[in-house]
Amino acid sequence: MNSLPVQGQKSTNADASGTLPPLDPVRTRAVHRAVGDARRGVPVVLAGQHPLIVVPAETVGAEGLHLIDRLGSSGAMLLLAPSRAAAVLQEPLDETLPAIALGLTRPLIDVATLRRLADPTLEQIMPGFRRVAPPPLAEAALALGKQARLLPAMITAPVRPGWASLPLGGGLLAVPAADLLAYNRNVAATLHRVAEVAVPLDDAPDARLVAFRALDQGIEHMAILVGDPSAQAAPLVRIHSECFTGDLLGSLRCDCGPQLKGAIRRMAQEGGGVVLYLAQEGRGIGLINKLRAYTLQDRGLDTVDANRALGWGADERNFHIAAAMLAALGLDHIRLLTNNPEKTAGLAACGVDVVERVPHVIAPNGVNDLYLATKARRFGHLLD
Ligand SMILES: Nc1nc2c(ncn2[C@@H]2O[C@H](COP(=O)(O)OP(=O)(O)OP(=O)(O)O)[C@@H](O)[C@H]2O)c(=O)[nH]1
Ligand SMILES: [Zn+2]
Repeated sequence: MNSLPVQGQKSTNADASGTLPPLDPVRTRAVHRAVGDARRGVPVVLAGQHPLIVVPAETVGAEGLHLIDRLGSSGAMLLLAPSRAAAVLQEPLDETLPAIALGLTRPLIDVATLRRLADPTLEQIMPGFRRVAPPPLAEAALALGKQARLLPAMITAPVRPGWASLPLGGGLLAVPAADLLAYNRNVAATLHRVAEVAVPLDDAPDARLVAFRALDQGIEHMAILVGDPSAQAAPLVRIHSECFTGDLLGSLRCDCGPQLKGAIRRMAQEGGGVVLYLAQEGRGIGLINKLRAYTLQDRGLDTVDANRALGWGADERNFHIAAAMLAALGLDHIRLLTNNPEKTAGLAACGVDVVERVPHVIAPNGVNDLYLATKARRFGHLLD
């Protein structure tokens, strides 16, 4: 496979020269399989100090609960992000903690109740819970839920020693917890070009698409090349996170559709530019979670608090992907079309030289006024 070096990344895995070592294919495969198992509700074992057996509350079924019960030693827990746990426990919690653990007693509570505990959009019933000390690998457990684009709410227990040789342990996967935490950075290093073709667009008849794939869930990221960006010292670049509702359906809840079309038009007028169309829907939380966040927004939360109520951060995008794509396209210096200063900072932290921020303001449409005002107030979007 033709992997790209990722320039300028700072990584805990990096050697002294700042380049990433090649990914260990066996360990990388274990992460991918763990994500797949999590989405199917199959428990996995997180390897490391004090290994855990873990399964997402959103996908677990009776069989998964049975495995936790039989292969876990005592002390099953529900792990939640502090922002979600605060609502369950109905007390303020320190949001900088990696996870909050709630003790589960045997017999383990039913699947429907676990889903309600994970998902604030469902009818809430809050049985009394006691907080217990989270295990050392709790953060990696929540990271697995996030990599699977599920709600970060995980049922877990310390796994019994010798679990792999027990009849029920056969076929369960062990994945190093550290690899789950390092994954966002590592996956960008596996990006490779898979296709390139002309796709004439309404507003840019000479546009070309370059498709990239990483070694993750098969998600594809697109570069839309307008004109000849390489002819410019610092071409206009738009980093656009996919928005099924806005880009495709024309949803009025956001400004994504007009921003996408507007960026392409503007690049065509300038004679060149690149839109990176990233498969990071909902600022990286996934489409289903974005729809849940909309439900919470309809109940009065703003876009930031809705993400947090689900247990996600306000912006969970992986800018290493964009940096790796720009490096592959040979774009070292760019002018970034955005109103979001955090995007500029996020790219710069990944080694991209953003020589100028170019505003990309879209007028409110009567439905998204509050959303746009919230982006200005809470993300510091510049509306100049
Ligand atoms: N979680 C969440 N995501 C949203 C919401 N509204 C839109 N999005 C997502 O936000 C992303 C759009 O953000 P962008 O336009 O790339 O960037 P931005 O951070 O708003 O900054 P700009 O570059 O100024 O547009 C898309 O992935 C949308 O799906 C929302 O209410 N909640
Ligand atoms: Zn949108």
